[in-house]
Amino acid sequence: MDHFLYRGGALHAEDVPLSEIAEGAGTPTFVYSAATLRRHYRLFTEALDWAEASLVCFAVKSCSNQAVLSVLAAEGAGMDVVSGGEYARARTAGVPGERIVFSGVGKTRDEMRAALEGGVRQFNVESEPEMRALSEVASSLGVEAPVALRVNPDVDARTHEKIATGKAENKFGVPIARAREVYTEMARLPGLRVRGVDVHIGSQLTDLEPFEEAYGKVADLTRALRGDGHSIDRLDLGGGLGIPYETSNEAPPLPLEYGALIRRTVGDLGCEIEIEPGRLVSGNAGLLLSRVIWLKEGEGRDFLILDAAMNDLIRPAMYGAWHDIVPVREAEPGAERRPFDVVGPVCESGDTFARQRPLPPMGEGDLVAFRSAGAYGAVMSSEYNTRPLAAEVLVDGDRWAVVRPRPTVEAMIARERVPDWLDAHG
Ligand SMILES: Cc1ncc(COP(=O)(O)O)c(C=O)c1O
Ligand SMILES: N[C@@H](CCCC[NH3+])C(=O)O
Repeated sequence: MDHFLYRGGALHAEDVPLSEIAEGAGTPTFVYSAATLRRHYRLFTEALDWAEASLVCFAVKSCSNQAVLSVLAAEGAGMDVVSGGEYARARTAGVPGERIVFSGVGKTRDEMRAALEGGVRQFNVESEPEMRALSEVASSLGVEAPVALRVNPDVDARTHEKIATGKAENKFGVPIARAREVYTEMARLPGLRVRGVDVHIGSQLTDLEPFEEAYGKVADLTRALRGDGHSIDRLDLGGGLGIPYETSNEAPPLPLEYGALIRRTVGDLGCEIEIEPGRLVSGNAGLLLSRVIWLKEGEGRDFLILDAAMNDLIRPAMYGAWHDIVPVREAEPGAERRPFDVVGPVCESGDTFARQRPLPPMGEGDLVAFRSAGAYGAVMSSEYNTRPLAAEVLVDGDRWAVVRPRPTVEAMIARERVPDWLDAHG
C-alpha cells in the first residue's frame, strides 16, 4: 500500500498534506513515511520466516537519519554499517552492537577498535590486509572479532555499472576462488572467530537470476569450507533488491520471491540468514518535496526551474536515474500534459532531473514531489553552490516533525575558519 496518495486533490504523506509540510518546513525537504518504513522492513522479515534464525540488517547508507533508524530499531532491525560514523549512528538510534554488521572495503584500525569496544555482530572482512589488521586490533584488546569473509563471486548483477559490486574487476570482497585459502589463514589468526560467509553483488537488481547464481556459489563454498573443518553457521547475503522507479512500467521481484530464492539456494545449509536491504526499505518510503521557482518558456523547450537541485538528489545526474515527478496539487482530470525539462538552480547543465517530461500545467510557486527519493537521496546530498542541505521530515499517521532542520547559511559559513596569519582583511 502506498502511503503517499492524493486525497481531495492534494498529495499526502500518510495523513498529512504535503502542502502543510512545505509551509511549515520550507522546501526542498525530504519527507519520510514511518508506516512505509515499517511495512517494507516487515516484508523482509516475513520473506525469511521459513529460516530458523534470521536478521534483516537495514543498510544505513541508504538513509541514515536518526529518526528513520529509530523507527527501524523499534522493529528490532539489525543494521549494516560501512563506517565508524554509520556505526555511531546505529548505536545512537538504540541498536545494540549484536545487531550491527560492519561492512566496507576500507575499515580503519580506529573504526575496528570502536566497533569491538562498542559491540558488533560481525565484521564482513573484504581483504587479507584488513583481516590481519583486525586480528591485531582484536588481540590487542583481548577479544575475539566475529568475522565473515566477503567473497566476490564474479557475477554480473545486470544493474548500472557504478553500483555493481560482484564482478571480478570491482574492488569488493575476495575472489571466491581464493576464499578457502583465506579462511585457512583466518582460522589460524588470533583474535578472529570465523562465523560465516558474506556476499553482496550490487544494488537496484531488477531480476533474481544474478542473486541465484551468486547464492549458489556461496552454498558450494559453504559446503567446501565445512569440509575443511570450519564452522560456518551464518550467511550474510547482502542487499540489492531493486525498486520500481518508473512506476508506470517497472515491476521488480518482490521480497517474498527473493526470500523463496534464498530458501531454494541456501536454505538446506541450516545457517542463520542475514540480509542487508537498503533501497527497498527506504526508497519508496521517502519523497523530495520542492517548489517551482520559475517557469522559463523557450523556443520548443520549457524549463521548470525548481528549488531542489543535483546537490539534494544526485541520482539523475550521477546515474541518469529516473524519478517520477508529480504535482502536489492533483491535476484536473483531462488536463493536457506537455513536456518540460525539470532542472535545479545549480550552475551545471547536469543539474537536470528530467528532460522533456510530460507534466500537467505547472508554474511559479507550485509544489512538486520526486517519488522514490528516500534511499540514496539526503545521504548523498552536498552543499554545492552553498545551498543548505535540504530539511528532513518524518510523518507517522497524522503527526509530522522536522527530523533534520535546514541549516542556515550563517551556520554553514561559521563552520569555516580563516587563519589569523592570512591577514585576509588587509
Ligand atoms: C555491503 C552492502 N550491503 C547492502 C547494501 C544495500 O544495497 P541496497 O540499497 O541496494 O539494498 C549495499 C549497497 O549496495 C552494500 O554495499
Ligand atoms: N547510490 C546508489 C546505490 C549505491 C549502493 C551502495 N552500496 C544509488 O543511488 O543508486
